[in-house]
Amino acid sequence: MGQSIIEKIWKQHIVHQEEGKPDLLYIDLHLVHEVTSPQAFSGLRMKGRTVRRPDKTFATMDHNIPTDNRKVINDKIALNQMTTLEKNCEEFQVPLAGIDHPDQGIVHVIGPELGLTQPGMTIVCGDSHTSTHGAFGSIAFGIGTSEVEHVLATQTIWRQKPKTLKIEINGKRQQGVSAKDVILYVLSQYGFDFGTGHVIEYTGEVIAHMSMEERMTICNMSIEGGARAGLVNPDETTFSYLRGRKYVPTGDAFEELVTKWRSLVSDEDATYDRVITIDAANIAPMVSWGTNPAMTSKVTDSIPTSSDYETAVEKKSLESALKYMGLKEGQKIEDIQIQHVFIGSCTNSRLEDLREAASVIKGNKVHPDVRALVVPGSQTVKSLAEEEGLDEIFREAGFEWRDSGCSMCLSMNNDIVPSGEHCASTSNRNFEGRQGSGARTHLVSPIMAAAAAIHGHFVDVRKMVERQPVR
Ligand SMILES: CC(C)[C@H](C(=O)O)[C@@H](O)C(=O)O
Ligand code: SF4
Repeated sequence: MGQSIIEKIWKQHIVHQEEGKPDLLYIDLHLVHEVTSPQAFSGLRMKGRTVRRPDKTFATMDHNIPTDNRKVINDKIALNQMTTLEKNCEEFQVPLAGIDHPDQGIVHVIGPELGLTQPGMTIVCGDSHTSTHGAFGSIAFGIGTSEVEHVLATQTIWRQKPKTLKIEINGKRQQGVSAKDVILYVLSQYGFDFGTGHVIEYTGEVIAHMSMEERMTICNMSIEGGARAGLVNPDETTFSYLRGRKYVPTGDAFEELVTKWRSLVSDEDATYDRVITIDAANIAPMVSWGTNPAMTSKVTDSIPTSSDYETAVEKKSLESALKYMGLKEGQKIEDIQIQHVFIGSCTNSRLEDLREAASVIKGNKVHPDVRALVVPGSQTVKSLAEEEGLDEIFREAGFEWRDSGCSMCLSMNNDIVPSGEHCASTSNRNFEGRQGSGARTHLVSPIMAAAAAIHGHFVDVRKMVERQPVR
């Protein structure tokens, strides 16, 4: 019987297996950031242990890092986490792309960019959006701080074998429908917990035609559907993205790797615990209006009403989400006014995202009631964007152009949305208080965020890209 890529990678990494217990898995790449690593390193120190494979470990700082002025860090906790990471990496000889390093960036942006992320790997990080790396055909998942210590010490982790879920997205996307809309659509249809216990394999014509950047956006948000991870089979798009990257072998060694990577692809007759099929023609630009990413509708729709839901629990959660968001049942999505725009985060801050947003922004001005920020996902993205003049397009329109970091994705730094104000954000979470206490987040694609920045409210970007092709 055929096997899926998920089963193949899992099997190849089992170090120890016992009936009725989780498997002990070997980890190929351990990514580390400043927020979830301090206790893990302290634990090692207390037990007199070392990092078993510093060569398979890579650290950066992203969550706390200031994006306006690298030199000014007022928050004591932030500063402490950053200096602690520097000390820990030095003591345990872990490579670090620190605050002034040209490779610094959001951990899930730099892993792929540097070619650390490769097909067939098991990848962990003390961060839930580690699922992003699955875009390369790897099993990549977030772990807790005590597990970070375990991986540092042993290069292994205990994990129950996941169930498998195939999501097949067929047909063709309309112009103006981004990868972000595809994943928001999936969440809006199947809820915030449909993936529980599963690793998702994304397939179908739409995924096959996507760039690596787009696949990363999709895999990034697998976790918002409760899945353990999400991945895409590696193909020519994957191999050409990786060729020549900093940590990818060159010459014959690369060709040998490609041969190995090809053998990982899911067999035609592989079976799955569950299969979902989606027709891309049904997907429109999406906007979240609630307090979890599944509370999302098409930009042309209205916010649901209580009568759209069956259970008392659902009705109650609609009510409390709308109370927090300051919105009304049945209100048109296009009538939601916004005061902030954030283009950034590990979901949508790569070069392609910035290019697309810039193509909508070009020649326009940010609405006078809106404060708009572009935060590149890495310093490399920043400098590549500057080489193309994207920074000029954003600046001329009235956007702030920042250094890389998690920034306004979560309120762990200076970039905060004030209470009661609405933000069109290209990030992945819209939980209460996520972008600041009382802040109201709307998850959208980069081109939808760009369009909202110009108009001061949500608009159907399809009307704009018809005139101005995105790519
Ligand atoms: C701070 C970190 C642990 C957290 C995560 O695990 O995802 C953050 O990155 C987030 O996006 O909420
Ligand atoms: S950008 Fe946001 S989602 Fe991604 S790692 Fe940072 S805080 Fe988490």
